[in-house]
Amino acid sequence: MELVNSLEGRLLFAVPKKGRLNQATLNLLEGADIQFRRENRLDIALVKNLPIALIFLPAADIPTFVGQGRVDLGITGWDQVREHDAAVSAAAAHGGAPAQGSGCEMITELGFGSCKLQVQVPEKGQYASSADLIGRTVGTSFVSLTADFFAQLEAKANGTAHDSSRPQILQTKIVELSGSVEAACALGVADGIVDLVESGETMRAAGLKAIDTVVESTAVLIKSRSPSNPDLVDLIASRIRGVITAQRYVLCQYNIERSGVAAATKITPGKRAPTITSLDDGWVAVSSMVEKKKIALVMDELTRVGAHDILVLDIHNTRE
Ligand SMILES: Nc1ncnc2c1ncn2[C@@H]1O[C@H](COP(=O)(O)OP(=O)(O)OP(=O)(O)O)[C@@H](O)[C@H]1O
Ligand SMILES: O=P(O)(O)OC[C@H]1O[C@H](OP(=O)(O)OP(=O)(O)O)[C@H](O)[C@@H]1O
Repeated sequence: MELVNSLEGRLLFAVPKKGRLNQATLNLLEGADIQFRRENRLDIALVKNLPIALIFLPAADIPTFVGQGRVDLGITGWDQVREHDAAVSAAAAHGGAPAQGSGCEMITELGFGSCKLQVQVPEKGQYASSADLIGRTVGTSFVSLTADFFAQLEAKANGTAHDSSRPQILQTKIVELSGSVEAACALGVADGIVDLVESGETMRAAGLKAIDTVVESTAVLIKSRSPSNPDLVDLIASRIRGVITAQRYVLCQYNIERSGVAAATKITPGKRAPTITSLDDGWVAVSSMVEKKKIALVMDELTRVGAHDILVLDIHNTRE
């Protein structure tokens, strides 16, 4: 109770308590210098150096807390935000509160947790496209997005217009499963599934293949429509963007004759612009941010246009 009272005046920030997004999120918080100590089994942690409290929640519940404005900021998967949106629309279509979007606003993508929500069927089965599953049974944890996806397919197949603001009466049966969804086809619970795929290993191990994509997802930073402290939200967003940039880029430095600068800076245009410093004898030193995943090719090309003393340095942190 005492801890709950000490939330007063603090920005509430929801983070995934377990699962695929947990560790990368904790790394991001550390990079943004958000310092906290989480007591064993407690789902609330007060941040020591900022007026923030972290709330540890399942990734799937974070859009609900943020969407209702109970929590100001959150990190979760874009798939979860879209599922929440679809659930809010479906509830509104069934006469619930009017749908005004889920109430979550995306601030930025976070560069981890990339995966696709895909329609999957047995590899050697009779289904070749999602439309072949109309009227069949589909297992998923993403019931609202899946219902919406099949409502659109059915409308197309029937030559009618899809209207998500009206209650959907589906020919396809959607069965809600909370995990290990890939087992559903082999065990006869479903004809096809809608589940997340990253490497495809789980899907292939279960003898399934992907035939359609419902949503492409990545981890995102989201905020409620009216956060309690918008300035602090902006500060956290700016720190997190800085950490992501530092993770994505390296700093590339090299020397080149002035006559070669135009060609070289075409190869390393920088995030905004390269820094060029004059040296003796008509040479210049260039310093430029380059995407980590492109650096080997960039170094090959720089060598080809006459760059020397090429150095690549890690970036610890950045701020725009
Ligand atoms: N294989 C994956 N690769 C990358 N990101 C993933 C993968 N699986 C899930 N995610 C992302 O992580 C989010 C949370 O998924 P995860 O399976 O870790 O949930 P969880 O909170 O542990 O719940 P549960 O274990 O009950 O399914 C997903 O919504 C998705 O955005
Ligand atoms: O394409 P892959 O790289 O194999 O990843 C996909 C798997 O990862 C997720 O599950 P997770 O392992 O998080 O466990 P869960 O099934 O309990 O949610 C997802 O639900 C898939 O099962």
